[in-house]
Amino acid sequence: MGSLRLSAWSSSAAARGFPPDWRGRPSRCAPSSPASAAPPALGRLQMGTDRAWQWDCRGGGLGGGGGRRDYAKEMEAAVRVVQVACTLCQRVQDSLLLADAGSGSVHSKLDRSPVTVADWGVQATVSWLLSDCFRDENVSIVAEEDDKTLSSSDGTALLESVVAAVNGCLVEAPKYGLRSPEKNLRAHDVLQAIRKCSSTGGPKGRFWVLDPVDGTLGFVRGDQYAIALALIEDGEVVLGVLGCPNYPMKKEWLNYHQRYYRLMSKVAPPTSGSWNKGCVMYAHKGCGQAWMQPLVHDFGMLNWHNSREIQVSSVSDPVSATFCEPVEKANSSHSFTAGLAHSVGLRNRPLRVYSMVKYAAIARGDAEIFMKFARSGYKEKIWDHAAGVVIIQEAGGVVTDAGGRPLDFSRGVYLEGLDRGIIACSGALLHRRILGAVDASWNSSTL
Ligand SMILES: Nc1ncnc2c1ncn2[C@@H]1O[C@H](COP(=O)(O)OS(=O)(=O)O)[C@@H](OP(=O)(O)O)[C@H]1O
Ligand SMILES: [Mg+2]
Ligand SMILES: [Mg+2]
Ligand SMILES: [Mg+2]
Repeated sequence: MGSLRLSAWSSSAAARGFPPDWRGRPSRCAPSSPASAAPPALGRLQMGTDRAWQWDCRGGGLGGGGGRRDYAKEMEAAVRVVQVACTLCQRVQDSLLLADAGSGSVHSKLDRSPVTVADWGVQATVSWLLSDCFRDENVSIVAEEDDKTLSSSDGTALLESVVAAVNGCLVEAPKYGLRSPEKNLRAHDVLQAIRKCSSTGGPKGRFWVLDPVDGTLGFVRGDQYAIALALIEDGEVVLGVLGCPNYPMKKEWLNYHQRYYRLMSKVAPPTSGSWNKGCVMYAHKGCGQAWMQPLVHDFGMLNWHNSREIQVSSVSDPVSATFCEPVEKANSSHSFTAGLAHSVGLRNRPLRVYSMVKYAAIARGDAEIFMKFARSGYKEKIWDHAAGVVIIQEAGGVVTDAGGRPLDFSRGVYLEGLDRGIIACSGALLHRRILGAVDASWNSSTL
């Protein structure tokens, strides 16, 4: 295990009683070794520290008796890195909505899907920060974007916007207990950081999986999107972090944010730190707990009052259950899921949400079912699911393909062998019913 480089937590922040542990509240996971030591407070790990923390995760699984690690250091870094990345996205989304030239433009990839300064900017930022945190390890990252457009001769202006966004964001990293580069990254460094994320995954070893902006379409429309970071070890997702910058801690606050965005073109954006309109969720495999903290503009502003454990809904009656699905019909068949909903007795209107915020909605009980049935021939990518799957599972839910098998993250960048579609549910009963309904109607579907 290499050393984790986090800048030291300021003693004044500690004195003000900031987070007692990396969840921002007292933990049920007590450190198992060394016996007398306190859990590593977020930000208290010193530069170059190389202690392999072991946690006794009484919720079961990793960390306890079996001696497996619970990835506390990786989780610390990942949550902070995602918080930093969220700030970059918020800025770019604000400038997009204000039609600011420069960082505010949307580009099209070869498959015609959208890509923005935020997609490249987050990928470069996360790549740089993870490499800096785990400097002694050969950090391996699988991520969605490549550097081709930015490296091309007509990508110069775009690259400049990405470099500015990355430097503008990295300079704030110390507020999150992370280091910034000694001097601004140059275009070459940014391209290199993006290129570094070209691992191809597989069944052995450890690699990070990143979707820098999931739901880019939602992002450019001023709607929901997510920053999704997961760690995979020997083919299994061991931790996941989902940054959801427009998904507030409470569902009821959503309307407020929507009104805000409608007004965006007329009013100035809020000053940073003036309000929390998003959240970050995280979980590690086997702990039986998942957590949510508000998006912050300074990690020192977190305290245990506003971080909380999340759990899936306890609703198991289809009449009261809500399912969510992609907004775009092209990404998942709305007619097929409408038929399934009817046959299992779901009455509520589907919640159509961009991005892995759908996984977030299930994990914290805002909805009970997520279904995705892509057109035949489309291959799901691991970065679109890894973080969400582990968070739902640890929050008490079930995620499988439509054949009831776990998603297989061990076979490269695609979820190879996926049977028909993806079903995530808050509980086993609803899950069984949906699987049964899929079997009953699949042959008569056009999928
Ligand atoms: N044709 C097709 N079929 C199925 N899935 C596709 C397809 N094209 C793209 N994608 C992937 O869908 C990701 C966005 O998924 P969403 O669930 O957010 O869809 S939607 O935007 O709400 O319609 C989206 O992730 P991002 O590219 O990160 O936005 C894609 O990886
Ligand atoms: Mg995606
Ligand atoms: Mg993406
Ligand atoms: Mg994309």
